[in-house]
Amino acid sequence: MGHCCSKTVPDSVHKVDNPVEANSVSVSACSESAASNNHHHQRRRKPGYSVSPGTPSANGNSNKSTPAHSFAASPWQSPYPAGVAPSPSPARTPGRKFKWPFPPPSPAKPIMSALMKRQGASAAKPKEGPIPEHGEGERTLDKSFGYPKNFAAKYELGKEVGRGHFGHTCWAKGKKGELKNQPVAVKIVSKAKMTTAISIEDVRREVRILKALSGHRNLVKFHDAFEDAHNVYIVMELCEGGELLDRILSRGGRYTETDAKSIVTQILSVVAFCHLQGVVHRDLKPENFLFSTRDENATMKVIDFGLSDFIKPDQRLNDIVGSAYYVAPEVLHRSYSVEADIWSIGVITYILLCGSRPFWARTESGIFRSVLRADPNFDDSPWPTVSPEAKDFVRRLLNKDHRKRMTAAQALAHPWLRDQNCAVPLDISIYRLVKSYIRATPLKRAALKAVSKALTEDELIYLRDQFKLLEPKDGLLSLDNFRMALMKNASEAMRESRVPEILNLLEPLSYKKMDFEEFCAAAISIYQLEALENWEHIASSAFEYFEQEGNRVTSIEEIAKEMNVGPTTHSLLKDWIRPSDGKLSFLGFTKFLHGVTLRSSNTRHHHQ
Ligand SMILES: Nc1ncnc2c1ncn2[C@@H]1O[C@H](COP(=O)(O)OP(=O)(O)OP(=O)(O)O)[C@@H](O)[C@H]1O
Ligand SMILES: [Ca+2]
Ligand SMILES: [Ca+2]
Repeated sequence: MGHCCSKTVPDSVHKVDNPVEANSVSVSACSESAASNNHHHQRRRKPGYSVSPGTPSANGNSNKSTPAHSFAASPWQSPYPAGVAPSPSPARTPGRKFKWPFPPPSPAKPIMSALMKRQGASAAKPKEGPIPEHGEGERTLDKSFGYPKNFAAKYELGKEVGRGHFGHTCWAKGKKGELKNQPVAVKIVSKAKMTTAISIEDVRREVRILKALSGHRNLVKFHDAFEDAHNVYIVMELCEGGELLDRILSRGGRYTETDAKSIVTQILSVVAFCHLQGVVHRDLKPENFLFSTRDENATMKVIDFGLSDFIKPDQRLNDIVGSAYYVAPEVLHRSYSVEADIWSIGVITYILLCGSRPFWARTESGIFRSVLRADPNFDDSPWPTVSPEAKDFVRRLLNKDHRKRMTAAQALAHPWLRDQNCAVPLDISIYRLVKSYIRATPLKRAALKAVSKALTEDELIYLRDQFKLLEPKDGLLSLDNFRMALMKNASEAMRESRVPEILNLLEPLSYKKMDFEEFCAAAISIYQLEALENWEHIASSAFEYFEQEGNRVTSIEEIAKEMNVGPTTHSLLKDWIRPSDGKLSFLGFTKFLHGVTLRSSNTRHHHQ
């Protein structure tokens, strides 16, 4: 990110788009870029942020003749220009033609500057000069990737099957070897568009990630990468069934619940896999899921790792990438991790179920504002006819607090998807939670144990699955179980994402073993539980258990120390302790469980 798209958006986009749209791509991308130049970037990205709120439409009719606001209620209702029927032909850049029209003005700047103002301190970043974007040094850029050069000898190129910002994808056929006469897809990325060292590194990473993750049934299979003087060629499995977006559109904008479940299960299965490997996709949207064949029940595959990155379990990323409709609030706040993908899946699921976007506005800044502040509508048709499980599912993905969102593995265990019989994969978040549990104080652990005893069957199902995946010996887990489970699931990607480093942090486990009861206490997230409708009930029965076993006389000083807060907060902790017996009160118990990351809001509330 941070590049000015006006210079880097492929000419092809300008060619296929109407001038209004092409312009909006460059203008809003530049505003974003202007904003991000003021920031210290962990790493600068290629112009991956799909700046128009959807994929820029290739629909030449889309600008003035079809005002965007006509889609305000449901942008899906009338996605086609008058008289045009959806065509599933993948030979003609599937999807592009029928994307709903959307000509936004140049809206990114206001929201970006507002965001920066709000972030105050982070706006006053070290004065790192912008990395030269163009021209300078380009002659000295090393554009060799070390890939083989004999693409033409091995594959015969055919017609174009798709096109994006960064390249176009063609049908091809193997000339020799295993793929002889087999159809494949080749994403061709032009070297002329790689104008910075970062953009070169981005292509390298895309190939590395695709290669490292290849093997999951819902992920496009990587075959080969080549280069020549002009292009990089990424050879992969050909998906002939078109984009998910087109299927949604051809069904009139939405799916039945049963069909949506199958789609969402496939998405979650591959995303859980990516997250476990330490890869965040960052561009999940219906355009980036392809069906392997035209068949109604064809397997769906995620493509386009162009914005993906490796991420360590405790790492936060800060570059704003993605597509406006699907971008998570914390991405706009520039501090995010894999939960951002889960948000995007929430948006996709919402669309599948009702045919409208949950966060919609006519401008990009409007979309951002909506993402940050608006609650999605679950009242209008067809929501009253949608099952309560489905609604609960979507709500738990679209929680604005990323800590409260379900993980991909949890989502697969959610009641809405339980009849899909999809094996729930190992959840990397368990490692993080267990890590903090074994480092927690005895009082905190007692409180968590009390909560784990109050869990409902729904939560236990997921925990039992995870416990089983760790393959306990005689009902007990040791450090070895955590190590083995990770190794068993590791792909090449894990080496780079350094996910296994988290095992070092589990070291204290080498001195003890965990039974299922303790595992439950260790693997629950209070933030997530707080988001449940029945949290109050869980909390009050948990407090009963805590009273029976864990509650003990304590002092304000001790609690302050436990919570890692200074003496200034002592007066605020007063109500946490019962005057009658000097033990934690119910209020104290719930606050103590929550922790003090939200010190001011907690205490203010408590003061009133
Ligand atoms: N394996 C494949 N089989 C068939 N078609 C494909 C395949 N990979 C990509 N395509 C088509 O090419 C299009 C562009 O591919 P991709 O999304 O990877 O490119 P991009 O330049 O990174 O796009 P974006 O602008 O979305 O970032 C896809 O939307 C799809 O229609
Ligand atoms: Ca794409
Ligand atoms: Ca891409």
